[in-house]
Amino acid sequence: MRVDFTKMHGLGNDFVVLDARAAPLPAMDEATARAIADRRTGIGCDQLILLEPSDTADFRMRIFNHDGSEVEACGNASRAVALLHGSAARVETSGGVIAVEPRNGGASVDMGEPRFDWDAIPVAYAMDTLRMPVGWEGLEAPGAVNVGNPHVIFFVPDTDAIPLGEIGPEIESDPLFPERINVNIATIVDRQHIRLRVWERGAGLTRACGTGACATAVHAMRRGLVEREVTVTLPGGDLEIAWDEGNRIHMTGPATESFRGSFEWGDFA
Ligand SMILES: N[C@H](CCC[C@H](N)C(=O)O)C(=O)O
Repeated sequence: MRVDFTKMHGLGNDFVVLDARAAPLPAMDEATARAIADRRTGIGCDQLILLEPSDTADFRMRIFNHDGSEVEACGNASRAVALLHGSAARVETSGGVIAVEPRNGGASVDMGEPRFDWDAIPVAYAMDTLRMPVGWEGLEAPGAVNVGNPHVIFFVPDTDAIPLGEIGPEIESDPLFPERINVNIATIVDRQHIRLRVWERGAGLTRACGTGACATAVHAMRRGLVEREVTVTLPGGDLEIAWDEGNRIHMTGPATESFRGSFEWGDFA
């Protein structure tokens, strides 16, 4: 079966988007997602995005990480899908229904409400027992936020000085996080600006993580470190994050269509 795809990215966090809303595709599984995402033998992407019909929203967005794991949310892909769809839409994800709206060559997304309670992250026991990486003993204990998907956030003096490629995998799979976790290393520049690097669950170092920007921003806001509208600067560029009085997170930023192509389903399944 010949399948069309659209290659997209949000600040360099890249996606292969398959659209099964008008006509079904064969069932997607972890192995097929991993094969498509492989950067040498597949098409290559951080996440594979599969659009399907929905009974509860305008359509459904399924998200598969580079390692094949299916997850609840993807901020950058939400903006890419808004661009592809071409108009405002409510999108069902396994992390909840989000609202997307194309805007100025990108999109704005209502990501819903953050959850801070430990069993919603989830974490297996009280956060202050996370085994801090060697040499980090002096830093304050991290925070954890669920914005559809789980995030741990460390505030450090200089995010660029942290060997995130080394410690990311260790924290991602720490037994404290039964579902693994996305690892955010942030520096507060001032009350309107955060610098952030992310080791993503199931994908590793990415140029940007939209949900990581949301989680880090609301954690900093909750701690009174920044205003309730901030710019988050990631290696791939800037996102604008706001946490409104109704407890909903809004993310605004660019989205890009790189190219389109097609492949034989049997090549990867
Ligand atoms: N790695 C994430 C999913 C992709 C999130 C990221 N690409 C974004 O833009 O939010 C997880 O396993 O929860």
